[in-house]
Amino acid sequence: MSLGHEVRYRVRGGRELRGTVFVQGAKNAVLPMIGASLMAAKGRTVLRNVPIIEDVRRAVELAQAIGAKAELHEAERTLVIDASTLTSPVLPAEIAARFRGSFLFVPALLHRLGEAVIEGVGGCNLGSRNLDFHYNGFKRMGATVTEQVTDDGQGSIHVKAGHLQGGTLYLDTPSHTGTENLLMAAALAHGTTLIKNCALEPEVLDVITLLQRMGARITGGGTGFITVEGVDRLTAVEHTVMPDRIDTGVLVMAAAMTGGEVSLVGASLEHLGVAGDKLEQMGVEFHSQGAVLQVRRDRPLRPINVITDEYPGFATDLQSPIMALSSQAEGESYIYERIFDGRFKLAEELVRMGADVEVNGNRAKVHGVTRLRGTEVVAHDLRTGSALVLAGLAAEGETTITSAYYIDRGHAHVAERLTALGAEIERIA
Ligand SMILES: CC(=O)N[C@H]1[C@@H](OP(=O)(O)OP(=O)(O)OC[C@H]2O[C@@H](n3ccc(=O)[nH]c3=O)[C@H](O)[C@@H]2O)O[C@H](CO)[C@@H](O)[C@@H]1O
Ligand SMILES: C=C(OP(=O)(O)O)C(=O)O
Repeated sequence: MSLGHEVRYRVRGGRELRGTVFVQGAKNAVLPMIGASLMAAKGRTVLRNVPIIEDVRRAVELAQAIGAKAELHEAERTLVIDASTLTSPVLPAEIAARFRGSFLFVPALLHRLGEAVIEGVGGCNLGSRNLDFHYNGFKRMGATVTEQVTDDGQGSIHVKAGHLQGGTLYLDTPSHTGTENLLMAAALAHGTTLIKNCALEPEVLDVITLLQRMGARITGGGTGFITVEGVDRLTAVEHTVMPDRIDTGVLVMAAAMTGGEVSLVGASLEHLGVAGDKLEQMGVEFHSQGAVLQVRRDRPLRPINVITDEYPGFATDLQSPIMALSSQAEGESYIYERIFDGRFKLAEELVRMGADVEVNGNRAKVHGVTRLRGTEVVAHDLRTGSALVLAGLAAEGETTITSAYYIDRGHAHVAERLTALGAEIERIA
């Protein structure tokens, strides 16, 4: 299968963005929801407002690879999953290693087939991305976790459990997918589970809502302590995926980058957490009208001080985009990345475009305003990619971003949506 590395985005900068744009459904909510839907032994789950992104396509392929019937109706943004036919516990590397959400299939495999063989877990390369909190939680519930080396020298992880047993679990830090995996493991376990130091992200709450609709008994969502009373079975239901707050943030910054006025349909300012406040400090004006968020920037951008943190702190997934935006602010901006130890690869690409960015460990200083010039740049991961699109919107001339695949992993219809706002951007194969 082609990785799609040859596909690029080409942006010609200098156009103000104006008009209306639709925010997609949340990547980081739909992926655990696909994992959750595999726990229903009967019936068909219907997920609506599904973002048409590469990670969802991979998740559908992975669900099919383990025996589920999964149909993605792209025009309707609807995914229908019948998991009654699960047959294989193996998450094959060629699909599983291409996205992070593959690991969210483990609880369903443990409950349905008694084991999961993980041949690979992907996701953005952001430095260390450990899974020890997940493994420790599964072990505390009675699972065994063993590492195996296959004949061809590749490693795989084997998680096995007769029937998971509820207990007291904790996360060393409030891991997003860690919370979701332990919740799903606890939902069908025997007895009661208490999970301490849970993630508070809105996507986690949306996943809890879906699980509750399926019949799970969960209390304490949105606090650091979640209690789950195990039930015997979960039912297939219908659910509409929440809007993507990172897609929202990137679109807000697109308007801010070029100076312009954009209405975001389906966006929630509240879900942006501190990122919304930081953007306001920079000079972005927000006006919420129900589920439509109007955004305007008609004054010079002010520099900013950002510290990434768990929700409601500044989302690490918006760190690269705000680095690009701060290159257009008048003065020095400071960025402190606290969640990942290798998330500053954007800096060298921005510098190639003319930005002035100094990186020192997990801190960066951006000196603005700099005049950005279009050139050929590399998307090292999903959000480096979206940040380079933002930089391209403000740059003189043409910016070519390779590979489009990373951007398409997490943002739907990028060229179409930005073109509708007046940008000059195309996806070239
Ligand atoms: C599919 C998905 O939802 N991805 C999101 C999820 O990733 P993901 O769930 O992988 O991120 P985590 O919240 O788990 O990771 C945060 C930090 O905790 C560390 N850690 C995590 C788990 C573990 O077992 N051991 C450990 O040490 C990681 O190395 C990292 O430094 O949350 C991140 C932080 O908001 C986002 O950037 C990703 O977009
Ligand atoms: C880091 C990200 O995603 P993932 O965890 O899927 O790699 C992201 O969405 O920016």
